[in-house]
Amino acid sequence: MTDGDLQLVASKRELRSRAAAVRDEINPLRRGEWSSLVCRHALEWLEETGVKSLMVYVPFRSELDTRPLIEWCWANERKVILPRVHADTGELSLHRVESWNELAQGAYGIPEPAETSPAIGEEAGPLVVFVPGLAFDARGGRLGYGRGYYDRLWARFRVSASGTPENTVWIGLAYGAQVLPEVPMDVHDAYMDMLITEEGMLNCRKKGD
Ligand SMILES: Nc1nc2c(c(=O)[nH]1)N(C=O)[C@@H](CNc1ccc(C(=O)N[C@@H](CCC(=O)O)C(=O)O)cc1)CN2
Ligand SMILES: Nc1ncnc2c1ncn2[C@@H]1O[C@H](COP(=O)(O)OP(=O)(O)OP(=O)(O)O)[C@@H](O)[C@H]1O
Repeated sequence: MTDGDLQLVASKRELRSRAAAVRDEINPLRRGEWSSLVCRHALEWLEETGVKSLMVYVPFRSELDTRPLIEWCWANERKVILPRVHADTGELSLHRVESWNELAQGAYGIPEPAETSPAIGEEAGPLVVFVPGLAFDARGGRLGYGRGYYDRLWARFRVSASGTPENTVWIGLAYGAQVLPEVPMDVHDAYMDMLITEEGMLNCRKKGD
């Protein structure tokens, strides 16, 4: 690693712990209200754009709560795809899920599709990916927990031959307090196309940039 790489790792690590503390300190009632607002913005956007298939995360720790959005999707004929962590390879597999009963506690204690759930291929993958994070910036920069899972998924979607990935819209979901002036980014890091906070939607970049 170069000095620059080491500096980036150190600045990400420091920011990660500060950002986690900021998120943990948001009052849980507020977190619930803001999560509902974010889910409402997200589902209005899904209705406007007519998107029928989306990938989303199930929250853990103090993350923005996506459960209202997931339930709305199940009630409105949207296909919900959830990731399953493969800690040995650093990859996420994608699985269609139709009820909470299909989930089991996975790596890191996150509820995930059970081991028996069949994985879907990238070509059948979602056109929209809702992404968790510790911090984001207005360029679409993102800081996660430091294992690169979403960065690898983003890279996989970009190189896949099917054509779907180019059209995939990556949307960070966050509380407004998680949007910072600038998040440090390295060459692997996934950029979001949009962010949704309780304040509304933010367009980060035009496709083809
Ligand atoms: N709800 C949710 N699901 C998700 C993610 C996420 O951020 N949120 N991920 C997004 O990528 C993946 C899981 N990534 C994770 C990566 C690290 C840790 C973790 O506990 N890290 C330690 C740090 C030390 C270590 O690296 O072991 C920690 O935070 O204490 C948890 C989840 C896939 N599923
Ligand atoms: N496309 C990739 N291929 C291989 N390794 C990658 C790729 N993207 C990221 N990594 C590696 O993953 C590790 C973690 O990256 P980073 O600190 O950016 O994680 P993060 O985005 O915060 O985490 P997460 O996505 O798990 O929430 C780094 O060592 C990085 O080199």
